[in-house]
Amino acid sequence: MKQLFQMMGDLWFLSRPYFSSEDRKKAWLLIIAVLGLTLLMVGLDVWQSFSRNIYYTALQQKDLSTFLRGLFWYSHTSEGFVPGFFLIAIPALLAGVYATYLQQLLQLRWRTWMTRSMSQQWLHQNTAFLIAMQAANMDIGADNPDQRIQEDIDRFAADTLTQFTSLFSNLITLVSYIGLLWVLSGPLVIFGLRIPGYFLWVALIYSIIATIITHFCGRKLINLQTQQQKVEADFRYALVHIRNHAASIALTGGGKREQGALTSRFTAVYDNFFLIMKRSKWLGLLTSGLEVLSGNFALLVGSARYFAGKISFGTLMQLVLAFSRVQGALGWIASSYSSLAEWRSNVIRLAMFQRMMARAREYEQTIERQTIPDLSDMILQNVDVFKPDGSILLQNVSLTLPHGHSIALAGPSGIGKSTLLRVMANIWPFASGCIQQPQLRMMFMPQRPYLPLGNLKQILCYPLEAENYDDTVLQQILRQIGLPQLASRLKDEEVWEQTLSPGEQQRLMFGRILLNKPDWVFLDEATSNLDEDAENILYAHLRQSLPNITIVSVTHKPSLQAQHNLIIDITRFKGA
Ligand SMILES: Nc1ncnc2c1ncn2[C@@H]1O[C@H](COP(=O)(O)OP(=O)(O)OP(=O)(O)O)[C@@H](O)[C@H]1O
Repeated sequence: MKQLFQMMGDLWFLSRPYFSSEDRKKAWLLIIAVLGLTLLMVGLDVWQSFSRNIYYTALQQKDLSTFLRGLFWYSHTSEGFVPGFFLIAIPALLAGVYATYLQQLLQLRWRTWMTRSMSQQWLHQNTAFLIAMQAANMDIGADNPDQRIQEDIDRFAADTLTQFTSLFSNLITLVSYIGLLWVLSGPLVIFGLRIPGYFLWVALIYSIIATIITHFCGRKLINLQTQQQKVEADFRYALVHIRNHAASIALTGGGKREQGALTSRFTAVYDNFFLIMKRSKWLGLLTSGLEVLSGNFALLVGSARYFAGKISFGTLMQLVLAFSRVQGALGWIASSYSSLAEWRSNVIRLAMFQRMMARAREYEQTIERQTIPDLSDMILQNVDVFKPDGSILLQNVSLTLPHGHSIALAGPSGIGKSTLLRVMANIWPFASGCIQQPQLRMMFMPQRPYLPLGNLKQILCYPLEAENYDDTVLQQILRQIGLPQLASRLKDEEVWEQTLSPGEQQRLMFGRILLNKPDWVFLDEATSNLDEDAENILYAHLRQSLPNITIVSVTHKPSLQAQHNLIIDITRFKGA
């Protein structure tokens, strides 16, 4: 019961935003249309059971004209007007096709909305970075956000609609056939005790027992399905990782080692799926067995009244159909247990992801940040910097970065230079103290150049929009940063990350600075792959093109430190 409430809560949590969004009117309209068509299909099915009764009885009585009327035309019976079987089949068919079409349309709209919403949240306020940072300290799963956005959302929308319409259709079927089954089944007398509508009681008891047994047999499937989605995503991520680092793997001769790692990840996929197979086998045996049993059971029990001459052959067939519909509706949970288990595990993963994003954003910034319009320097006062696990990295950092200077932040590897830069960029959540900064444009260049997917022009302009820039300006910049050979290739789209050398990628980063024209630039070992001459030329271009710029560089290299007029060694702030 607790699990059921949890599931309802998660469903509400995930579905409410869409059904109260700007697309809500169309969404509700589509839901109503799908449910309306489902209702129509069930109604037509009940009507068809009467035409079945007519032509089966006519078959038994060898009455050809009634038989043909029952199939192709219409009849009047004590129950009223009954159209022929095929006359009902045509609208039933159309209703079925359009119910599926409209359901898929809603699924597509829902997926589109959720994908946009979740990817926006993921990229908003550095949430993707914060999740990656805090993953180790969080008690809820944080694996493979890419899979959750690409695959889980689609499955969530599809499965939720399928299960919901299926639940609705079963409820309507139950309501529609319950009365029919009650009337057709007649009473049963055992030891003088008269049980009216006994077929209905049998269906009810049968379904309750079947549901309980199936739940106990299949409940472990939910965790196994959740695990399967995780190991599949881990395996796929390993493949993408190899694709992205193919050259390095080839150079280091790591193919065999990678194969081993792939095999071990695939073994997790295999082992977990094997467990699912084993569980599903028993579950399948149970559900199929129950199905076979229920079909013949109804015929067997009902045939007693038929042979006693109390009901016609047509009524017997209608009784069997009504029993199977009522039993099918009551036993819906049991018969679709494995797809329900898959749906449940999908809902768990997606709800976790949504909560994780909310929690990452709620992370309380303990650093006080003041942007002061009249201030020209950047001032750090008593700043403490921590690692994600809470251990102290830098303690009591108090320093002033004066405007208009070139400042080199120095210190041994691993001391926390890059992390301090992240604190200044306001993306590192584990810090306290106070930072006062001027109201000027600041730009940060990470240690590893980031090249987005797209053409060279987009890469050079990133994160600005490429279409706002004239090719001739960009070509001029490419020449300034020592990449004249790329001037004619601005529109070329290839995997530039793998085509350009690390040094060329770092040159491109300088191109971005020249284009962005910030007042302050923070460079984290941005020339680590360049020779001294290239380094000097790039820094000289920067000062020449942007004479008022303040440069803050993180570097170990004495040659580069010489390019700066102020060197700040942060070793003295090393945490205890
Ligand atoms: N995302 C992270 N999660 C956990 N630890 C981290 C993370 N980022 C940095 N650290 C740790 O913080 C410490 C400082 O790292 P940082 O990159 O700031 O050092 P650095 O002085 O810039 O080193 P280098 O000169 O080698 O680039 C290291 O021990 C590193 O392992």
